[in-house]
Amino acid sequence: MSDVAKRNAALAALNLVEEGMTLGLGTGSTAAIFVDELGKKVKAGFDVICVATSEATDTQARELGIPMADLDTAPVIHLTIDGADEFDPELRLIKGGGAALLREKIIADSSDMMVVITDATKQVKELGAFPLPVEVNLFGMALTKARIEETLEILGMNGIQVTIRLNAGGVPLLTDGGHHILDLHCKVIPDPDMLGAVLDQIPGVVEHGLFLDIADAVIIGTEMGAETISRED
Ligand SMILES: O=C(CO)[C@H](O)[C@H](O)COP(=O)(O)O
Repeated sequence: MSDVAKRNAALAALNLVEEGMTLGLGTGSTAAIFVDELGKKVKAGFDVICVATSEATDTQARELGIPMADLDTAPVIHLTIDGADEFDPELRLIKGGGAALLREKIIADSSDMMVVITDATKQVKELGAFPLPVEVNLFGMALTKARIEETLEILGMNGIQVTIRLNAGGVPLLTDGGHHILDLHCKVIPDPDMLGAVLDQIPGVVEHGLFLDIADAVIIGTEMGAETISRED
C-alpha cells in the first residue's frame, strides 16, 4: 500500500469530519496519516474532541495538540476513522494487525459511524488470508489456545496454525490492555459470523479481530484519489 494511496484515503475521510464532532481515532500507519492531517486542521482552529484506540495514537494526537478525551467522559462518538487488514464485499473486516483490536472494537462499536481507510490491497472476496488476531488473557493462555484449536476443528477448519505474536525483542507482545495476541492462520474463513460467535464464547478470549456489521463505509485510497463503498451501496 503506497503512502500516496493511504494519504488520499485519509484526506477523503477528513472531508467527513464536521466541526464540534467527537471522533474516534484508529491505529496503524493509515490512521496515523489521518491523525497528522487532522492535527493540521486543529492547529488552524478546527474544533473537535477525540478518543484514541491505542496509547500510540493517543500520544501522537496529543503531540499534535488535538484535544483528547477518554471514552468514559466522551461516551458519544460521532465518527470513527480507522484502518483495516482486510475487508470483504459485505464490509466485514479483519483488524488487529497493530494489536489494538480491543480498544478499536470498543470505540468502533460505540460510534454513530465507523469509516475504514484503506486501499485495494486489503480488499478480499473472503476473509482469512490475513491471520486473524485474537486477544487473550495471560491467565491460562495455553488452555485458551487449546480451546481455540479445538473449536476450529469442530467448525471443520482443520490444521490451522495458531501462533503467539512476538514483539521486536522476540518475546510475547503485550497489548495496551496487558494481554497477548494469538494469530489464527486460517487462510480462508468460510463463515465469519459463526467463527466470531464461537470465539466470543471461549473463556480467556478477550476479543477477536473480526469486525462484523460494524463498518459503515470503506474508503479505498488510490494513487489518483479515493473511492468509497458504503453499506447502503
Ligand atoms: O487494525 C489495526 C491495528 O490494530 C490497523 O488498522 C490495521 O492493522 C491496518 O494498519 P495499516 O493502516 O498500517 O495497514
